[in-house]
Amino acid sequence: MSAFAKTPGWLDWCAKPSQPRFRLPPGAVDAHCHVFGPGAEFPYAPERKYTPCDAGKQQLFALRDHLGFARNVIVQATCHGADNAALLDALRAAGGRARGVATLKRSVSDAELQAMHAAGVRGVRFNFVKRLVDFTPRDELQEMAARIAGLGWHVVVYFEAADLPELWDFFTSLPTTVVVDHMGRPDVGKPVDGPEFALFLRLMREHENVWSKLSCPERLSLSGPPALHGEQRAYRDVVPFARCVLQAFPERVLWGTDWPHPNLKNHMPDDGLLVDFIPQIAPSAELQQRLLVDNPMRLYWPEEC
Ligand SMILES: O=C(O)c1cc(C(=O)O)oc(=O)c1
Repeated sequence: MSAFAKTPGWLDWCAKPSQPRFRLPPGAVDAHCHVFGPGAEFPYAPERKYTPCDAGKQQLFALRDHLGFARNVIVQATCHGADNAALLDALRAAGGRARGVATLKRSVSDAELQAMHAAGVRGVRFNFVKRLVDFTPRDELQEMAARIAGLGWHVVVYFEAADLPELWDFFTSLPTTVVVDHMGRPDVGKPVDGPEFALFLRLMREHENVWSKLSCPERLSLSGPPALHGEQRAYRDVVPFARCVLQAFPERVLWGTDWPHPNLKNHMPDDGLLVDFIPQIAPSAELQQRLLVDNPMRLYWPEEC
């Protein structure tokens, strides 16, 4: 029993994911996943917009091993607000096999930042998705970006495609590497060569410090089919968007499961089949190596590269 009542309609993560058919390259990194609680140990934040099921570090590490990943990048989930305790606990338990992206308040002290760095945090997440977070003034974010730049960290941004024009000046003023979550959430019902996605491609083309995660087909897809029941060609409508980014910027892309998949409404993917989605977007061994190993290692474990 969880210590918290889940948001009505909440879909729990897939308890028995299939064994992927796609063999991940040795050293592959799941560069976008979360931990939720468990709530009894790491309470969810009072300001949260949803209450999830528990999804703790041991369950994440078991999934990592089952799917064949070597490492994780754990991204602070909004249900924990700026309390990074569950994230830091997971990083410390991972034995060097996980790095983290935290959420910060401007009141964070230099000593706290140093402790986070020692635990494995290498980035801060700025979230602009209105259903997930309250507004934070841009000057506060600028101030935090300047502080973490000194630690060699980067900024991860989560926003929806329609908001990119308004966020453009802010993003392009950031002094660090900027990693975009889930390809900037394109509307895949619109053409891949249409003006909305072109703006996102332009952001990456004109700003070599901008990277993208090619993650979350299960969230972006409108017509599926979902990664369920052995489906080997899931989320076909997302494939052209991810391929386009990978082909244009193969040295600046990452991939992650997004486990435990917060806020999905119509299905919960089989994570084994989500791994089988990867060769649809990265068809060659060379692209798979960059997407899953070389790029995340360069960003999160540069001392090993
Ligand atoms: O689209 C979402 O609901 C979502 C939420 C969170 C979070 O709550 O942190 O993270 C994600 O990567 C995606």
